[in-house]
Amino acid sequence: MGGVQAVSAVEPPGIRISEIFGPTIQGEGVLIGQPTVFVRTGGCDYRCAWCDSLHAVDSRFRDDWRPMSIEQIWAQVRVLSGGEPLMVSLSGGNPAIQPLGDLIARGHQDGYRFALETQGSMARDWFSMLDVLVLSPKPPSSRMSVDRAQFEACLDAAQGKPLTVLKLVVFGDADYDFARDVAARYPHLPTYLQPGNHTPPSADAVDGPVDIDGVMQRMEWLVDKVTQDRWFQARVLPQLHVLLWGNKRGV
Ligand SMILES: C[S@@+](CC[C@H](N)C(=O)[O-])C[C@H]1O[C@@H](n2cnc3c(N)ncnc32)[C@H](O)[C@@H]1O
Ligand SMILES: Nc1nc2[nH]cc(C(=O)O)c2c(=O)[nH]1
Ligand code: SF4
Ligand SMILES: [Mg+2]
Repeated sequence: MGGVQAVSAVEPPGIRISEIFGPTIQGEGVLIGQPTVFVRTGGCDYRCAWCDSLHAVDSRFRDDWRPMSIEQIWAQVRVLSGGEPLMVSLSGGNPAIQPLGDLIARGHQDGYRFALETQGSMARDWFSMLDVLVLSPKPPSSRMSVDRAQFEACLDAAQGKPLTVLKLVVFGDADYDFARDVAARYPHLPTYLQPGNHTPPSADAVDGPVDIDGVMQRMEWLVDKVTQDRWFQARVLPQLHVLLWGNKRGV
């Protein structure tokens, strides 16, 4: 047998992008309401039962993902933001899969700020370059399990440099208990709770309708829970973009 490596197995260079859109408002968590450009990478190491961004997760959408160079991504962000240094939200999929350090450095040169949304399953040394790190460990309803060591490694990688927060999705009692548990373990991290939205089960219906009544009922129930428990450190917020536009892509 020869020792030649199959070159075709090598992925094309660049960052795997599902979509770049904005400016819109950040719809979730600590930066809610802020003008933001989103850079959404393709691919995820998780498969949450209720993921609302399947078009950046499910391999059926792989053909829509494009490898892009840092300069290509950056040119698009600059056009969308009109050159005004807005907040850039790096999301996905799991954006920690992609090598994003040089992109962050490039954006910082122009005065932009960067937030990253990740489930905390992969630590990267460039987390310390971020301005905001949103860690969103997955509750029981997702049917994923948290790798505690990797989650800790994410915090270590950040070195306390970015503003680091927890964002926890809650569908019911078990998720609420999970959220309380995680928040108690990291009392120094501001905690944001958001009611889950039921996503169409089929990947063909990624832009399908969301059960807004269900979201609002869950929101009210969640507010009752935190006030009854006198959990005054938690912040309860809906996904504002979902209330406005449902599960529409690119907003
Ligand atoms: C689509 S994910 C992408 C980033 C990363 N994979 C993560 O999960 O943190 C962005 C945020 O949306 C949340 N999310 C996903 N599906 C949701 C749903 N059906 N209802 C409420 N939040 C959801 C995630 O928990 C995460 O906080
Ligand atoms: N407006 C808006 N806010 C968001 N916050 C988190 C999002 C995400 O999908 O990661 C998201 C999104 O897709 N749109
Ligand atoms: S980790 Fe995030 S992107 Fe991945 S499946 Fe779960 S919610 Fe979706
Ligand atoms: Mg989303």
